Amino acid sequence: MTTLEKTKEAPLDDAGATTAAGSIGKRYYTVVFPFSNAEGRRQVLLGLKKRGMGEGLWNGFGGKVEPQESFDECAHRELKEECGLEASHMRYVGVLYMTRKDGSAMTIYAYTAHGLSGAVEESDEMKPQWFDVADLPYNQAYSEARLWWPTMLSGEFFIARFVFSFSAPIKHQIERVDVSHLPSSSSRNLNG
Ligand SMILES: Nc1ncnc2c1[nH]c(=O)n2[C@H]1C[C@H](O)[C@@H](COP(=O)(O)OP(=O)(O)OP(=O)(O)O)O1
Repeated sequence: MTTLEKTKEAPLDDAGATTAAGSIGKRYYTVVFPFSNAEGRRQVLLGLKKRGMGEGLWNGFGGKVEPQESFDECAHRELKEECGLEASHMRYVGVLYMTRKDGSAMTIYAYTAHGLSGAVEESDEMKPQWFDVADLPYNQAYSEARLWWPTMLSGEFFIARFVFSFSAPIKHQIERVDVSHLPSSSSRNLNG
């Protein structure tokens, strides 16, 4: 069973995107959100980007997938590089297809990280800080974050599609996908 959420009536594919999952990405990224339940508080670690794309914004930890690297390997590497943590369980929770009217596109694979070890450390790219999940800094994050982070936090697998005009999402669609029938760890809700 799938649930569709749409903000606009027009289909996404009229701006150059396609409705076929997996076919529009040209640049591949991961983004990882580490979770903690210490002292009964459900918290997520975000990083304040210190340089480059997204400077001054809070986000999960991630970056470009390197040649010869799997998406999972990229997620683990970026987590360690950007905040010093390692995760015994990295859960793939969704995929974001982002297109711009100029034809450029990026695909982001989203993960939540659990079973954390190591010490949280500031890196040259990110300043990490724990936030309660009910109090996330949407006002200082990518403008599309408020559209998909709640679905990521819910633990349901999702496929998100965005069409941007400059940095603003002008259309979006978030499809929640029930993967509970799959015989893998991806069917377990480990958020929190
Ligand atoms: N809207 C948007 N544009 C660009 N990047 C993102 C978004 N929303 C996002 O969530 N993200 C994510 C995707 C990645 O996790 C980062 C961007 O990665 P970046 O820091 O550019 O990649 P690196 O490989 O770490 O870059 P270098 O600094 O090493 O060149 O934001």
